Amino acid sequence: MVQIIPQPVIGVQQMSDYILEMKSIHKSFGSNEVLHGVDFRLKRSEIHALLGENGTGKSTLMNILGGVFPAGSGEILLDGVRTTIASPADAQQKGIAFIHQELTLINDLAVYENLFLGNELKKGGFLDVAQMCQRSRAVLERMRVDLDPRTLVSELDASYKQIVEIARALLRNARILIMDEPTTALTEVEIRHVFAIMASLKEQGVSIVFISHKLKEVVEICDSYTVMRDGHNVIAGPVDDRVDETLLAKHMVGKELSDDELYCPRQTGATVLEAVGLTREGEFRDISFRVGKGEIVGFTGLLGDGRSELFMTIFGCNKHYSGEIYLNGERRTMHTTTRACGCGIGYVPRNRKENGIIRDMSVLQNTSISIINSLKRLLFIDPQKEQELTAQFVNDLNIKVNCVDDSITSLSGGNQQKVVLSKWLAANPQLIVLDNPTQGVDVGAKLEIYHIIMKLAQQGMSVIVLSSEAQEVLKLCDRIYVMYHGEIRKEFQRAEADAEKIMVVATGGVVA
Ligand SMILES: Nc1ncnc2c1ncn2[C@@H]1O[C@H](COP(=O)(O)OP(=O)(O)OP(=O)(O)O)[C@@H](O)[C@H]1O
Repeated sequence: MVQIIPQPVIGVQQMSDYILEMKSIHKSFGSNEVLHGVDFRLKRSEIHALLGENGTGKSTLMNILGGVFPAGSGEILLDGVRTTIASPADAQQKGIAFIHQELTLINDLAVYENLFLGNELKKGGFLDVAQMCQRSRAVLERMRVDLDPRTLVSELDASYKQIVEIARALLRNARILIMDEPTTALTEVEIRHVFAIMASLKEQGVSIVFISHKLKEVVEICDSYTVMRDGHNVIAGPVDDRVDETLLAKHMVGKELSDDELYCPRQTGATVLEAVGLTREGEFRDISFRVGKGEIVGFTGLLGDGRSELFMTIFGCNKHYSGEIYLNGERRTMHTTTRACGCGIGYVPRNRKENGIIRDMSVLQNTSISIINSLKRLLFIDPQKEQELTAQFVNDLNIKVNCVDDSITSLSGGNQQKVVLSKWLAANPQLIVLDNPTQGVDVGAKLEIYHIIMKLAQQGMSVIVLSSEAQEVLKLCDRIYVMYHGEIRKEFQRAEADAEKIMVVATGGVVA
């Protein structure tokens, strides 16, 4: 049941509280109505969470605000004055900056060059580097960040890259910052860094829209929230003592979520994958582990601990490594991904946009591509089989798609992730590696994916989950390996692991 909290009648005096009001926004893509009269209000100097399940219309609403495309109908008011936003440049001029998940910085340029890209300062026909550096320094100081503007972006860690994006927005006088899942690629320490900067900007009068599926972070950093479901408003209000993760999740999905029944103890079988002394210079060292049939094994640690590189090597992406890989007791060299697939290994990669989806293809083609040969009748693909296969995954994984022939890029981020998962599950591998499997996935869909993983393991598939989220591996895994700087530092049995111990080991500490 969708609950609309009545908004107070806004008088002329109160109007100025809101830097932004979006009223009754409608938007359709073709015949698909995505926003059904959504309201969104943002106060000055607040961090406001915009929440909702995958495909609910959050990015669409913010894209309208950012001038990426126009609304079908509705009103936008800035400082109480009705306005139109014709383009991203127009939004920028009106003080609105959209920081997308995929950062847009150029690695080979210095920080100041990125900050002034397209708006370079010139003196006497030449670039005024000194002036650009000085203004860059001023904006970084405003954010209380100690960073030399001449540093190359390629030398920065992920949090500094976020910070440079924010600095660029501030240089262009942004008063409203839209941040779309800004912490997805950040480590715990980096997240603290970005949050401190958000808090400082808030003090200086900047308003921030924070789109996130990490509800713990929402409760920690946000002053207020708006929840949408299926293109409608559900509830909006302050993040006060009564608001916690469970309540927000309930508003998002419309029912209580519980993972109490998730983990099923199982009898696991013979070793399917064994690694002995795997080493790849500069990435990981002396890695030995094993995974049994029907077992779910987690690899966790901080981002950059080498786990993705380790499993990309096992999946045949890197020719040069030392050590041994055994599959079902037989030694294998994994020099190509075709070989790995042929050995019954599936790999859902970390970076969906770059490695997971094929952008020019439809949802249908993205789902069926891993088993295209088995769908062939003579020389042609059997369209009925392909449709049935895709329909099954759309149903099982609850993928929100208007039509399976639509381009995969028309799906929301979380739903794209489910298609990537479908693609690999269609191949029915004996072992699947899931690298960050719930990136950008909403709370309800996350639980659905966890149940799918558990069911696959019950059916005998071996599953390796790579995740920075300790809670994720704790919920799912029979055993957990914690990595630090390219080494396995500790193996935990399920019963002995907890988030605190994992964090100690992941940051280089020792536990008994
Ligand atoms: N350019 C587009 N063309 C067609 N359909 C689109 C387009 N952009 C978004 N949609 C559709 O609009 C709906 C809302 O998508 P949107 O990206 O706004 O969701 P979201 O709430 O941001 O989801 P997520 O949390 O997964 O990022 C989805 O069904 C999506 O398929």
